[in-house]
Order: sequence, then structure tokens, then C-alpha cells
Amino acid sequence: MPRARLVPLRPLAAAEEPPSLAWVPTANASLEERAAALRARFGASFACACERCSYEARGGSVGAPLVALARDAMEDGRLAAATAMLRARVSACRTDGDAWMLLGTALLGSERWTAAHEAWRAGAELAPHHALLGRQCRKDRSYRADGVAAAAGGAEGAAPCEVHALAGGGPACKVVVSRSPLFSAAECERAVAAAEAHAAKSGGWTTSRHRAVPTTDVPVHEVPELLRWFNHAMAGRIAPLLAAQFRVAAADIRVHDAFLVRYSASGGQAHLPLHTDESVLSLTVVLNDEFEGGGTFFADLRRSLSPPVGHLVAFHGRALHGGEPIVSGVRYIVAAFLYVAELNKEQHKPNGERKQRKMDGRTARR
Ligand SMILES: O=C(O)CCC(=O)C(=O)O
Ligand SMILES: [Fe+2]
Repeated sequence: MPRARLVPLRPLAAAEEPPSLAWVPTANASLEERAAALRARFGASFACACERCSYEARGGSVGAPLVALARDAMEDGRLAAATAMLRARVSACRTDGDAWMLLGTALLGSERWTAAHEAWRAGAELAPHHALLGRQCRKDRSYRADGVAAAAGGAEGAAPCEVHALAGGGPACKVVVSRSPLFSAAECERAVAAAEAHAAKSGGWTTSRHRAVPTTDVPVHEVPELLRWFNHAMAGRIAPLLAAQFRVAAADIRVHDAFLVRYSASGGQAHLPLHTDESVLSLTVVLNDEFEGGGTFFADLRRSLSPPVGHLVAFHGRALHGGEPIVSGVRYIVAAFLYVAELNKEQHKPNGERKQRKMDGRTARR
């Protein structure tokens, strides 16, 4: 039983070989390995003329469709190759916004957080009309204006936490829960009211900001009152706690994304499937208690953590977790995805492949 039918788009000449499909595993195969596999299939004189083989055979980028090749490379998980192609593209054409955007994404996939955000910033300056770059940079600026970068001091005075170790070992493999509330009930109520008011006047809660595992949320940076509160809390209360618990410098913590999430038992989203976050560190802040069920579920702990209003739960972004279903009421939290700036180290990093995440089939939220 054929699995695919090839349909020619023009009449084939009598002497012409009918089209066929051959599958050669290419992701990590070198040009020579691929050529050998194709010769074995099609005969000793076969030479592949696809864009990738031509590009690699030339050993250079002149005239190659670098952005398309980079997209393919990213799908294969060849992030260093994609990064090199996109760097070549943006140095040849400094105003190619799509290439800058994709460069940031490739760097992010290699967990080069600072370099990714730098690429988006540089791209937004050089391609000022690129909508996505513009949006990304406005977001970055919102969280930096008076936010975490201003966090003074270190871990002194950080709120104490209850610590749950996760499998895998290492100081970062843990979930911490604040022992006392970091936020008053009144602050939490105001945050929820601000998000609800924003959703009411701006066409509702967003449900598709993350491609994998989306939440029903309102981005913190789009609500001025929430942003002021969150930035102030990051600098004064959250960053010192994270610095103390995860051995990072408070002033190096950066916000990649932050959003106020709404779960509802009666229609809408009642839970969040298991996933890892697009972050180095993540946190949730509990904003209300008018619900049953709920909490942040951790696969390693085999249970949910659901502290009272105003408490914070923080964990490494790679920890497998989800939002436990609520069975009644509405649950609100703030969730934030953070990374740690590597200002000087980043500039000296070789282009080589670092520990990579595959871009497809991932459970990471994006
Ligand atoms: O609902 C929760 O506590 C978890 C939320 C979460 O994991 C996320 O927004 O990425
Ligand atoms: Fe998450």
C-alpha cells in the first residue's frame, strides 16, 4: 500500500525518469556521509543539488537562502549551524528583521539567553519596522526600566523558604516555597483586579501567547499597574529570595516573560499539562484562594504545592511541572520565566554547539 503519491505538476517527457522520493537521515550526517548514502541509493554519479548540500559544498554563504536553511537546521536541532548561518545573514543584510528574530530564537534554543535578547535588541534597532522584534524589545525594556537590574544588594534579608529537593541532584534541582507571604492579600487582590480590568477592555484573556502548553493569561508588561508592582517586587523581594536559594546574583536576574494566569473550573482553562518552561528559573505567586484543587504540580515530587495567598513557589525551568486541575472556582497566579545575565561571558563564548534543546517535539513553553 503506497504511503505517498507523487503528482507531477507538468507532463513528463517520455525519456524522463519518473519522480521518486528517497529518505536519507540528515540531521547529524556530514556532507560526505549524506553524499555516500545518496550514491548508494542512486548510483555512483549522483550528486545532490539541494540548497543545503550546495551551501555546505561551497563552504560559504554567498547567494544561499540562509534564513530558509537556518529554519531547516533549527528543526533538526542543529542550532550552532543555524546560528552561524543567521549571523552570516545579518552581517550581510543588517536590516533583515526575520533573520535577527530567528537568530534570537536559535540562541535561545542553545540556552544563550543574554545573546538571544541582545540579538533581538540589535535587530529592533536595525529593522525598526519589524513588528515582532519591536514587541520583544518593548517587553524587555518594560522589565528593565526600573526592575530587576536595579536590585540592590544580595541575598541578605531574603524571605526564608521550605525546600523540596528534586531528582537529579545539584543546588538548582529543587523547588522552594516561601515560608511567609511575600505579598499582602490586598496587593494580590489589586493585581487580579488590574488583570481582569485589562482583559475586559482589551478583548479578553490571551490564550495563544505560548505555542506549546498555552495558559489563559494577561502579560504583566501590558498592564502598567501590574508592571510597576511586579518590577518593584522583583527588585525588592523576589530577586533577593532567588539569589539566596539558587546562588545567583540578584542583579543578574532578568525577566524573559511574566504573566497573570487565570484558571476557571466552569469553562475556559482548568489546568496546565506537564511541561518544562522556557526559563532558567521560574516562579509562581499565589494570588487568591477561591478555588478547590489547583496548585503547581511537580512530577518529581508526585504532588502539587499549593501554598496560601501571597506565597511564592520557585524552581528550575527544566523541572517537569504543570498546573493541577481546579475543580471549582477561579484560580489566579502570576507566573514568571527568568534567566540569568551572562554579560561578559557571553561575548567570549565560541560559536560552537552548547548543550542543545531540540526545537521540535519539545514540551517547553514558548
Ligand atoms: O499553575 C501553575 O501553578 C503552573 C503554571 C505554569 O507552570 C506556567 O505558567 O508555566
Ligand atoms: Fe510552567
